[in-house]
Amino acid sequence: SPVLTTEADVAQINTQAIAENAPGNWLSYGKDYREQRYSELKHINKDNVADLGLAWSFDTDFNRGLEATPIVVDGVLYLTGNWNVVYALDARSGKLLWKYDPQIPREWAKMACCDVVNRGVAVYEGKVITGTLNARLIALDAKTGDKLWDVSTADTKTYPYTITGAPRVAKGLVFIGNGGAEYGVRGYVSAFDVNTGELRWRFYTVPGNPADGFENEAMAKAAETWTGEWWKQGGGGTVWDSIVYDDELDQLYIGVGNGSPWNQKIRSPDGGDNLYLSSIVALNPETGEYLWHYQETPGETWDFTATQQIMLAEMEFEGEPRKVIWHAPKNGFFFIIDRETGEFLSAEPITTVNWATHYDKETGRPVEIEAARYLDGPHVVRPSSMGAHNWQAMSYSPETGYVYIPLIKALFEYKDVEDYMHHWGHYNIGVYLSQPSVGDPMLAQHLTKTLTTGALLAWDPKTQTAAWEVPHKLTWNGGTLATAGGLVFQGTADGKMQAYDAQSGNKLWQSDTRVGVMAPPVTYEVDGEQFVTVLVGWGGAFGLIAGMEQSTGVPPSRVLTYRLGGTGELPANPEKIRFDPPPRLTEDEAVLSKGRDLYYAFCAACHGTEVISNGAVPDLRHLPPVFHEQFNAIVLDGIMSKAGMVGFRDVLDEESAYAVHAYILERANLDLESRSQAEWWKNFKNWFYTQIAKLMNLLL
Ligand SMILES: O=C(O)c1cc(C(=O)O)c2c(n1)C(=O)C(=O)c1cc(C(=O)O)[nH]c1-2
Ligand SMILES: [Ca+2]
Repeated sequence: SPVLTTEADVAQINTQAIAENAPGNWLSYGKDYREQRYSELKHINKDNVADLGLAWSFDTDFNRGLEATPIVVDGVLYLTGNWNVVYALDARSGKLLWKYDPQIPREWAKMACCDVVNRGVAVYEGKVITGTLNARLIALDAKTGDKLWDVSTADTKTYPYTITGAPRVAKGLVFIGNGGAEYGVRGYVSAFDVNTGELRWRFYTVPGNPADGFENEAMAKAAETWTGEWWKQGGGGTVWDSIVYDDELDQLYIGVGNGSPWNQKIRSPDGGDNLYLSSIVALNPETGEYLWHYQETPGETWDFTATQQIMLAEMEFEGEPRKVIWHAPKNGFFFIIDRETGEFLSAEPITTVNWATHYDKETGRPVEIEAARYLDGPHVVRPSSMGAHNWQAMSYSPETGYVYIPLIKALFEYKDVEDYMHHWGHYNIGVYLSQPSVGDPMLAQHLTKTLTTGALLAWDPKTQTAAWEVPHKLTWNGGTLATAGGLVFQGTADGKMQAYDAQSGNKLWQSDTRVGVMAPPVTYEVDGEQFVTVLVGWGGAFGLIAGMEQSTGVPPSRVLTYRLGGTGELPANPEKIRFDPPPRLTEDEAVLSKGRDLYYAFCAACHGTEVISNGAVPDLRHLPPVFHEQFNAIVLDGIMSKAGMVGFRDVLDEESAYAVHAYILERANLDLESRSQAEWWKNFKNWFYTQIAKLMNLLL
């Protein structure tokens, strides 16, 4: 097995090393415990960044979305790809040092709300620690990739828990939460001994059944803010992304997720704040004991998670120096919270927000727009469940004073589900999510497309205003990295790796990545040379559901590393293969409409809205004929479950499967017909609908 020169150094990564944050390495998810993602390296800077080029690329084994932040220790990159495969690569060459594959059963893909993704590993005292989709926590030997311990973090037979987040480590403890609040689970965060994998403590984020007794005082308090029999469906509150250790104050902060089901009326029928959903909670890192909380979205009902990156900072606020948290959760506001006490200091909107007008300065509560709760009819909500900001990390430059946010501009119509039924192991959100229902489906599609965009936003927390904003044509772009070279790096959904002037937002460099980018870049130094690395491969929540057609086949998802003077090139993407569909099954509107509803309930989260997949998951409009011949065997009996496509007989019968198939073939034939239309006519229609959509933007 390959010999690393850094054996001793990997062994020395501990709480102090991470807190000290030496500039040449990238030792923790957000670089250091403060998670500012700022590097002091400046060999690559404004003056020479135009000279940046590809040093090497590494093909991972799959072509789904990549989200990981690599951990870099003296010339070695540790990262995760799809299906929780862990890779150790030589940072100079991209050479594979070792690989560990936990062999995740592909059937478990259905339990992952948002792609078979993972946000990375933690490295501590010679170990690489990783969480898996089937909710295991595994420690590997950093030198060899050999497994040291492997523990279950959740009872996945009873509840479909998953892990997509990167573990964090401090004081000899590994902290990890879980995902699953779209399915019906009760969220919690756990601490395990880094040497043995032994469970040390667990903190639930929402109360369980009062009849079983509450685990602690915090749960008893929380229960007073829930109504009905909330525990029956878990309640939600998963801690699926941000967990931050504050080495200055010796506190652990967790970002708590949405309610389960989303629709509060179903979950907690007489309302209530539903603590600790959509909150930042501070815990004692050694015991898991509750210290304080601040709830960002009381009575959450839109999938407005507070799981987004928690960034620690200091600032002067109204003349006083404060230790603060900067936070841009899904709900569209930028929060400043005192991290000693949890006191609310400020919240201002970073984009178009139509569910609340502002936050009350005295109470720290949002002033809501009543219709936004969709109790009296459907409502188009901005921002949507995709967030104004999601897990794609933001960064901060102490030189400019700006926080660089990958901003999402998106909207969904939320509609109450009257006849809600819980289905184990499926989406249980209690909401019909769709494009705005504006009568004409073509217009709805254009409206969504026109209003769903993105931006790189430079936000100034001192003034709580935007310093500048660079628009991106598409949404769901990559996380950001700020450096002392006066640069901000970001990859985009349309496959460009870019560098901007951190002060002005001028674009200074870009390079083609051949596939969309979601992951945040990192930078580090080896043998005196600075490198920038980013994982490329599009997917995740929006990538799967978005319904965006790619013009080529999808290449392997990759690790790309850039250096000054690099001249590497990526091969052209594979050709796209489209099979023409068989004829329509029926033109019966009732069948097609039923098929559409079922498709949205059980298929769209992976195969894309309107049956348009972004490519990595099969586009159902272009399947080879044999898939249509075997439709029921695949969709009901699950003959392809070893590839991740499980059978849905638990929720679909033959008649339902027929309706879904009919709807898919309707869309496939529409696509075939539209492809044979004249270009000028397609362009005209496009232009016409886009103009109307722009006008409608003003109304929403
Ligand atoms: O409520 C949850 O448990 C949960 C889990 C996850 C996840 O684990 O990836 C996501 C979300 N929610 C979510 O709301 C969301 O927007 C999201 C995006 C992504 C992604 O990886 O692209 N994951 C998740
Ligand atoms: Ca969620």
